[in-house]
Amino acid sequence: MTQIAEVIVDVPTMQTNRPFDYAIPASLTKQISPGMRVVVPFGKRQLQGFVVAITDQSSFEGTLKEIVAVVDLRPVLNHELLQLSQWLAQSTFAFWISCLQTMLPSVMKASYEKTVRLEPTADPKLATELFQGKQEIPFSEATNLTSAHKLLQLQKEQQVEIVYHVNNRAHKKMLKGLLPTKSVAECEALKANLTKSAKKQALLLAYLTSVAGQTEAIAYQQVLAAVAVSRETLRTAAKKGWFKEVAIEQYRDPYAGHTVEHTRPRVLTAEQAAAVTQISQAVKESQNEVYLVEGVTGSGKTEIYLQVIQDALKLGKTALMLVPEIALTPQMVNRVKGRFGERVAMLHSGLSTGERYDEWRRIERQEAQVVVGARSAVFAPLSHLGVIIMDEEHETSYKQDDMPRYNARDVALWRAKYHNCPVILGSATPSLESRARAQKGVYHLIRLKHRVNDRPMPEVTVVDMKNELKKTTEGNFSELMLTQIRQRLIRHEQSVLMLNRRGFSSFVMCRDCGFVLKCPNCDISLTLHMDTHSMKCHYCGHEEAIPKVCANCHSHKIRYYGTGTQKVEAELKELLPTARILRMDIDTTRRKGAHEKILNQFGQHDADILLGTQMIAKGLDFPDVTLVGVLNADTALGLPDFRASERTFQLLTQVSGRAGRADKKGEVVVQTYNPEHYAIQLARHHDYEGFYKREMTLRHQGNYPPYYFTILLTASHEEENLAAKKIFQLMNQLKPVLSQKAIILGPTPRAIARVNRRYYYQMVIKYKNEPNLNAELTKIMQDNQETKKGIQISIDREPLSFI
Ligand SMILES: Nc1ncnc2c1ncn2[C@@H]1O[C@H](COP(=O)(O)OP(=O)(O)OP(=O)(O)O)[C@@H](O)[C@H]1O
Ligand SMILES: [Zn+2]
Ligand SMILES: [Zn+2]
Repeated sequence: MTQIAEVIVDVPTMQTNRPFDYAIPASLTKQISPGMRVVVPFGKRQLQGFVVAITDQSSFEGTLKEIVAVVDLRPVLNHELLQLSQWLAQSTFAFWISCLQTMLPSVMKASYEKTVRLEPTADPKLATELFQGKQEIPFSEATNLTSAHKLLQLQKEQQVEIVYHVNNRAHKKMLKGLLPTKSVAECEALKANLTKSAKKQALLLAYLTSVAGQTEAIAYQQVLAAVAVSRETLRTAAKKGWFKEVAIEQYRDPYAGHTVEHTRPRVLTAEQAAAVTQISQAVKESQNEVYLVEGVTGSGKTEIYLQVIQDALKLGKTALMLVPEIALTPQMVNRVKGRFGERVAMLHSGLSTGERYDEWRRIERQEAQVVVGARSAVFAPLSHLGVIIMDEEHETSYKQDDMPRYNARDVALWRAKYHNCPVILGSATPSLESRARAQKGVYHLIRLKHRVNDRPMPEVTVVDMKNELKKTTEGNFSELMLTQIRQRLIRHEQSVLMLNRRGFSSFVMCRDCGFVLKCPNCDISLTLHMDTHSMKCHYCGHEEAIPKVCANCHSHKIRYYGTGTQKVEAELKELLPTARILRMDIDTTRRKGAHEKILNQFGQHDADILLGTQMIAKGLDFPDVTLVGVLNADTALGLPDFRASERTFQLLTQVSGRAGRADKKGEVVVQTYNPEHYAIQLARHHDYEGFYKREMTLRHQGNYPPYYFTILLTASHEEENLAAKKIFQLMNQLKPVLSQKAIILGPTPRAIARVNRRYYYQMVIKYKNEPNLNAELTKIMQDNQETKKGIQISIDREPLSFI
């Protein structure tokens, strides 16, 4: 009986969002299993696809096409991850293929090459003129020699065929090496036959004698380092059959050349010990429990994670630790590598695609048992999971903005259930959603109220910038802030200064007519970048020169507004000429390794001040930082987002937590125009619980999460009225299936209504229990498949941003 493979093909559209049946040719029967990638004919093309199941019957009526080739020798997705992909597609309204691809390193995505092939029936003249004697040439080469129109005509006449090839881009790095094949006696016999002048060969034979009998291949590099012979000598010797020349696969090690100091587990504080005991018990007994570890900054949460991981490893289990991308600092990496060394694999965007692929394979082959990584590492192919840890669980970067719009926290919970293992959600400022679940008893709440060794929390002073403005004309620094920084300079201590970039931009405005330069594609002002001396759109990437005259009134009184880190740095240099300043923002960290270099310099006291954006707020642990300054605490408070207060509170608490982590006392200065705002006042008192209660009351009054679930629907089109029409149509479609209790906000144009030449309209559904909603949304997805030109619909479950 023919075996049939159910295949999800590499076409992200609604029509193809289901398995297609293919016959497995007899030659491949034993080689194909679910989770493997295959090449299949699809329409006129060949595509890559994933086998999701194997059966022996098909509901398809015609003759099934056959699988062309198998890409993998072993499945790249195991049973768990295949199931997860299906759940992910359903719960996030995404295409199944997009989910499968998201779970794998990007190099494993297929790339397609288009070629032109000569048909046997073709005019012989064509063979010489266009194909120059070859049977098949790249499409681009063909179009260089003739027009695409002509090619299509030739195709119609069945003289040529246009073919798509599936390329595997994932390359392993191979090294040449030798495998010893001769015994000691054989080596000595060979040596005896050498002429006296063959000194190099004698050296090599001596070496081969020393490694005779070894069954592992030795890289040429290693041989050359050990004996004074040349590659030429090795090549000749290989030809003579003195050993076997082999290719050795080598992992690209992103941390090669870094020495990480080995660390030992610390003696735990009472609070830490209680947490580790409780969680490790759940690891041991394979209990699928969720622990919310709510610990003040510097309470030693990381040490708890490390010791639980260690307990899991002792039981032969593996561990997955997720951290936000920007917190994946070298400091964090070193802490985990320092404890578990080679057993750790890293997955984050700082790695090259090749390095990521190699780290992924180390995990898949069970050579690494601890994975540390950012959002997509939640799909790491670990088996025998003993614990999943999510540090800074409140972070918005755990939610992906593009399809599949998943939250890594939900995926972590799903996987933990599958593996019957506990989850640790850790934060000094948990999301309201998680904290509320702990309140209800769904999660276990573990609170760490004290810093390690009872170090005091830093003292926070709030400066009202409205008063400061009366004193000085311009500038970003209050008197208190400057005095405090000067004191640190005198005492040789360090300061961390943060400029909140959220809801904030530097733009160019005409002082005569108020004209602001906007992006031609998007409904947003362009941002000034001094490093490239240009104006850039942060949404579509449009870039143009800094204007010298106003495009509207031709005045020369063009001025820069807003504050960028570069401008603050310049100001600081003027105010404190002796201070050594390091700046950390998107511009200074673009190059690979730049992030690490800046932090190393700061750690070695090569600078007095670290000035940066939000990226300095998390995870840094430097003992000599005794001052944290926040230049603008409230720029995000004005955003039309019900989470604005929560974000502000979290950011202030996190950044304040960088001060006074070791023996020296820490202080924090927060500059704001809203000194009385509860988010700022409660952050000042390090009062998370107070904030939680206050904010929950407001969320209750406003019918917002966590009291309600939310869904964001967006429709976009190049023509504004079509986008608007669509969103109203969707509302009318949804209203009848919703109960009286559901609340619809909008439809409205999005806050930034036009991006990349498309207009966006949105609506938000708030609900508690709507049994028919999922089915209707799935239907909407099916009916409105995305096309490049037409209407695009997106459905975002529990969005973290509404603007
Ligand atoms: N039991 C311990 N004994 C001594 N020092 C400890 C202990 N546990 C942690 N530390 C140290 O205390 C400091 C703070 O710990 P850690 O960074 O783990 O805190 P955290 O809770 O993760 O903080 P944050 O949320 O601010 O990142 C670190 O320098 C860490 O090495
Ligand atoms: Zn733009
Ligand atoms: Zn003007």
